[in-house]
Amino acid sequence: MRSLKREILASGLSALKGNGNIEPHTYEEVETIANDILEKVKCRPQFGIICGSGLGGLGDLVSNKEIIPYADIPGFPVSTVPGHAGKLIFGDLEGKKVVLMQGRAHLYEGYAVQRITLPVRVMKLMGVSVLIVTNAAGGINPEYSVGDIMIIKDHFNVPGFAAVNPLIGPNDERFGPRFPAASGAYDKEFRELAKQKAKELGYDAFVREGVYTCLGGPSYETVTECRFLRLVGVDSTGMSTIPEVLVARHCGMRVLGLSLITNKCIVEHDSKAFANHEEVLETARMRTNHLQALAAAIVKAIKI
Ligand SMILES: O=P(O)(O)O[C@@H]1C[C@H](O)[C@@H](CO)O1
Ligand SMILES: Nc1nc2[nH]cnc2c(=O)[nH]1
Repeated sequence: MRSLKREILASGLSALKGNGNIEPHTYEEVETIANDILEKVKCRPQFGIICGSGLGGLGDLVSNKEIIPYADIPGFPVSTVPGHAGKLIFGDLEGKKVVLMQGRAHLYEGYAVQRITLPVRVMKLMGVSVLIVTNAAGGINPEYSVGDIMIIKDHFNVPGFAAVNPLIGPNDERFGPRFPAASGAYDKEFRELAKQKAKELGYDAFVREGVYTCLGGPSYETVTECRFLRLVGVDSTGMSTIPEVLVARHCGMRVLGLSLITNKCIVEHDSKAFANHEEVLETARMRTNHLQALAAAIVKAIKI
């Protein structure tokens, strides 16, 4: 095991192997990383939470914190983007044991899709059975406003059209089946619960339910791409989440996804407005308290 750990550390990019083929981390590699982390913390998490751009403030609600920077975890992808602190926070949230990712890595940072989803498998082998994913996204649905929170009911996997899928490669049945279903990925019971909690908190006016897509980024969408996405029934667009959800579902986790609509997508040619990351982070700052309160209420109410 020791030499395996050295290997993961030394390669840094063990998801990219040899002749350009991309291979997932082996079960043993993931197990080594998970066990190594569990040796460092007392918490035994049941809930995993991934915080999107500017949404890491959720970590402030966690008590009895134990923190490990991603950079100290062999093989973990390190976020390079503003708004992604790059810390794994263990602790208590509303009476539940959680592990919270303050920031994530994205495809556009140059990581293999298997590598950006490694943390989800590590969570699984640490005992996590429920994953809550959040992201910042552009509003495609014309009825959406900046600051809306969208409960994800389905996704449209654009990178998957070009064979960018974290489940590509040899399949280890200990994680899950070769051909997992992707319909029903966003747990119906959790979605209902999220709607109920939004109502109780008085958030009805800005909580929606819709379909998320991700593109590879880092460029934001063109006008034609936005119009196309609307035609196929997409409500919000981002650059993350879907690979994580596919891996989570593959290994049997239940998933809830929340998108914060940080900007309106540009659908008019020659518009003077342009998507930009500053606006994304500004909206995240404006809505962070609401998103935190909603996520905390949901965690409190979920029974495992
Ligand atoms: O990590 P998420 O998906 O929340 O971040 C989105 C996508 C890009 O990383 C960034 C663009 O502004 O926000
Ligand atoms: N792809 C994409 N990602 C985003 N993240 C935040 N806003 C956007 C957006 O408009 N498009």
